[in-house]
Amino acid sequence: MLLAIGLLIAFASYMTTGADDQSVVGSALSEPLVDSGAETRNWAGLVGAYIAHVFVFRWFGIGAMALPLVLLLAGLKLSTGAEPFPLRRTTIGLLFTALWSSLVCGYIVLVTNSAETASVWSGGIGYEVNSALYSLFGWGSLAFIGFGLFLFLVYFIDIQNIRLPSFPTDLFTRRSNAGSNPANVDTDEDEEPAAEPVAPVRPMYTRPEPQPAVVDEHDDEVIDAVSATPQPIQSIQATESLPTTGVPLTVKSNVDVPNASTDTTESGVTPAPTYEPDPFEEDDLVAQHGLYDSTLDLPQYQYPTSELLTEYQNNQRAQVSSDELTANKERIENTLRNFGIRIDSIQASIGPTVTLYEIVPAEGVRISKIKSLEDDIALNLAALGIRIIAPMPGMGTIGIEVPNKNREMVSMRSVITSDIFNNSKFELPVVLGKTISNEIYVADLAKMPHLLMAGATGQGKSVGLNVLLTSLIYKKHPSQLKLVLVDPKKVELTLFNKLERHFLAKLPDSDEPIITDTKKVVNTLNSLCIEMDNRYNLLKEAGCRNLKEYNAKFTRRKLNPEKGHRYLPYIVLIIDELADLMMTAGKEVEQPIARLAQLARAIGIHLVVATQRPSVNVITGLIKANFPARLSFKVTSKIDSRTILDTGGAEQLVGMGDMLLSSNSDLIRLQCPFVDTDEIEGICEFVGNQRGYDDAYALPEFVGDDGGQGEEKDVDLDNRDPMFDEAARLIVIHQQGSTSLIQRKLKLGYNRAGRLIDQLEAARIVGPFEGSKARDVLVSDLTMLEEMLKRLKGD
Ligand SMILES: Nc1ncnc2c1ncn2[C@@H]1O[C@H](COP(=O)(O)OP(=O)(O)OP(=O)(O)O)[C@@H](O)[C@H]1O
Repeated sequence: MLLAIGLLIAFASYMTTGADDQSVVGSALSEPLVDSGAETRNWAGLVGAYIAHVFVFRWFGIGAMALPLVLLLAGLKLSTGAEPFPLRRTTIGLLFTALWSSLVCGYIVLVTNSAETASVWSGGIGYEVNSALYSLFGWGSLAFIGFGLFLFLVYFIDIQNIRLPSFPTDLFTRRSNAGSNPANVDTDEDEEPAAEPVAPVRPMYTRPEPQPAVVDEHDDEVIDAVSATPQPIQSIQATESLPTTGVPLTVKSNVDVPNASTDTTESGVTPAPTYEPDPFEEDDLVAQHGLYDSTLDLPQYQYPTSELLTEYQNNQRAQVSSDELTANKERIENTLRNFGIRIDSIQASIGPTVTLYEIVPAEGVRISKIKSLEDDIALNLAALGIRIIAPMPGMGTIGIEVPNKNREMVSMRSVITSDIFNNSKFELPVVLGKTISNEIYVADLAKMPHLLMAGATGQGKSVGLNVLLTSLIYKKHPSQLKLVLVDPKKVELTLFNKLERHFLAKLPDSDEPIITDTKKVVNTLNSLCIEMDNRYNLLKEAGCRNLKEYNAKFTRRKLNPEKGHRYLPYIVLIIDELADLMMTAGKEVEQPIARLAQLARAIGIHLVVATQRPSVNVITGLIKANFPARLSFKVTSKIDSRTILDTGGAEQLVGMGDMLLSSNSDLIRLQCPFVDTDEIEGICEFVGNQRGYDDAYALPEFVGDDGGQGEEKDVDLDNRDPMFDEAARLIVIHQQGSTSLIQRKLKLGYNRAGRLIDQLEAARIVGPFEGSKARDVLVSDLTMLEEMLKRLKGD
């Protein structure tokens, strides 16, 4: 910071004293230093004059002032951690300003012919570049300079993300609302424009809160919102270009998104109509405090670096010799000829693990004939893991995949550092591997929206899960993502323990952040169902259809945290080994999994479920129907392959991360990247050693059925909560036995509200817990309730 201040003084001084100091600077090394120093007029002495001469006169002119500013900001961040402006963006902006102002000044100096007196403003760069441009284009060089600014602004402002206000509709709606029924404006509390600042990091709201005239009308619908069946989904294919290859290749991310044209939320409930606050007022609020930034929870958090991943020197590229290619081609041709199939041409594309030979059959050859000869062809080619794709989807060709003799190891580092992953704008980008044409395949877990993984033991499933987790950890800030890790095998995911205070979520009463015990798994799954219901309530109150919209609204400070609104991180539930859970708990785990899979996509809970045994009693119809994206490593039989992928092929894979991804009825062969346990350990240590939250993200409390019975007996009604009567009246008035209602209306924490509900149950005012549905209210009116309360006091 001191250096920055020194430079600022030197540069500013040079603007007036520069001309006098030029001769001193020019002869500084040939004259005695003391004499030169005495002659210098720059306020920062001879050194200041010299440095300013280089930066101002030779290079940037007045634009050089930007450099000490960058240094000042960097110094401020280094020494105090404060970042009044985002450092990276500001640096880019200032550096561009330095260059551009030099060019503009250079143009003016050139056309006014004032180089003698004014070239200190443009610096050498501005003047020389303009001289060159001017001799080439004349006044047209100004257009170049202007275009430079335009290009920069397009990049800097990120034009794709600008939200254009739809003025005509907005104005019309607002006027007609105000004109026809001014009372309408306040009937919804969704926008919640005002409250005192409460966010821990930045103040949120400062405007006084207009009081909504109506009671919360949504409460009655809350439960229906989550128990309804989901709407049909529409599928799209998002594409991303692959700058690495130089040719515009595309990678499909086979995704499902909620049907954009439907008027209902995922849960089948029409969102409440919302009152859009005056855009200008809202802008004021954002202008005052900036957009809400969840990452300020842990402002110093450093994302893991690619250096934590090992660079594997060997086998970086698949090495398939031309001999191997020709030999395989000939064998394929001969084999097909033996079966009476003539071909027109054959073409090979070399992938990391297998090479795909694409065959164009001669006219008149029936594809079904080739398909029926699949086994014979494989036998003749005598290589393990031959897969025949007849026909190749979307093309009139037949594909034969033959494993390479030397396969390529796809390192995690190579995919994490790829442009396609780094530039991915997906919400939850996961890099699944490399395709047959060596493209890196990145998918969006948020749109998948859940993933079922199978594979016989030792074929790469654990590595696959680690790859998925690593991708997410590299891309997401701890405030944006929470992981629920279920590991019945107890050893697979233990390394991730270290992420407890950053990325993990757990039940409040649980010591271990990684869940290994079946009973706890059941409780956690049910707790996630409650979290899902709570989130649907929040979304419904905010009038949003999905998590992204909700968080965007919260970021724009349109949702009041005092009303329970908060930034909602994505939750990814990983289950390593479903078979074990299904054997020990069966329906108890199947039902919450199916329920989450059915409904949770819109509120940002995504499931990744892995199993060794893809048999029908593990992957039941109920589970399978709700996991559109499925991934299979090598399995032991064709039947297993059919169970997981609905088609054969996975039994012919070659292992070690060779896999098939089925998504939206596409089947893609991928080579999973490799990540070692040492690398995972390094990443977890890197993250875990940083400052984190005080504890893991707390999931809602859940008391299991038998636990519930036990608790009921434990509840001591003589020792009732002081808010007991009030809570009872609230429940009876609303005829809805929900903890969140008590929480919201009486402004209580979840635990206290939970205890109150237990006491109300013990007093027979509400019925027993029924999964994630609200409890029955057993008292129909207030008179009856007052009687009961009196009796309780009498006791
Ligand atoms: N993507 C990959 N690239 C290269 N080798 C791999 C890859 N994935 C797995 N392997 C190799 O296969 C071995 C077994 O992988 P992994 O431990 O993931 O199997 P698994 O299916 O999880 O087995 P289990 O079910 O017994 O835990 C690894 O130790 C590694 O040597």
